[in-house]
Amino acid sequence: MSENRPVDVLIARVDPEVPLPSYAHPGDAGADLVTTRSAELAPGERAVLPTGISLALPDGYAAFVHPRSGLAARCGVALVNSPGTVDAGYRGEIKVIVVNLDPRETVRFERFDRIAQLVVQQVEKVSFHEVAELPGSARGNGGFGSTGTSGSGADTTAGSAQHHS
Ligand SMILES: O=c1ccn([C@H]2C[C@H](O)[C@@H](COP(=O)(O)OP(=O)(O)OP(=O)(O)O)O2)c(=O)[nH]1
Ligand SMILES: [Mg+2]
Repeated sequence: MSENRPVDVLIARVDPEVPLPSYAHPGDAGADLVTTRSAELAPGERAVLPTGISLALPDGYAAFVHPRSGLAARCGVALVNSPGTVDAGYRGEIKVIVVNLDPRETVRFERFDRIAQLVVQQVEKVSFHEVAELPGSARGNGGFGSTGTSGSGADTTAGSAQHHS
């Protein structure tokens, strides 16, 4: 197995009491982020919640703010811009744009509740080279369900999943 040494990332607390992001288990990809402000979200309501931390990511890295699955499954809480992108050059406080997608229940967050998780990744920089025509590929222009939705591979029907209105 290849060595997987942690990358050193500088972090500053905007809120002096905030717990630093931490991985719940050694193999986890996401480190949990908390809100420093309590909040109540009615069904359909969204809020921009502060996490109390800011980062200086190394050049060539970005951090992505992902939802927490438990919160999504239990309470219907999603991130509006999922995943949020934190640029390496961003020095401001990391914020989390939460939305309550539950049709009936209000969701309440207390100070220091874990609301999202931060995944730090290396990202490629590319240079874009304009051409008149792109090289061909097996997929071509097919997108948005062009391979169907059933298990049997490519077809022209929408498969068994249908939208009911
Ligand atoms: O969930 C998020 C997403 C972004 N950010 C911060 C870090 C990021 O570097 C900055 C800008 O984010 P983004 O580029 O997604 O937003 P924009 O609307 O394009 O703003 P800008 O014009 O500042 O790039 O906002 C957060 O704190 N949380
Ligand atoms: Mg931007």
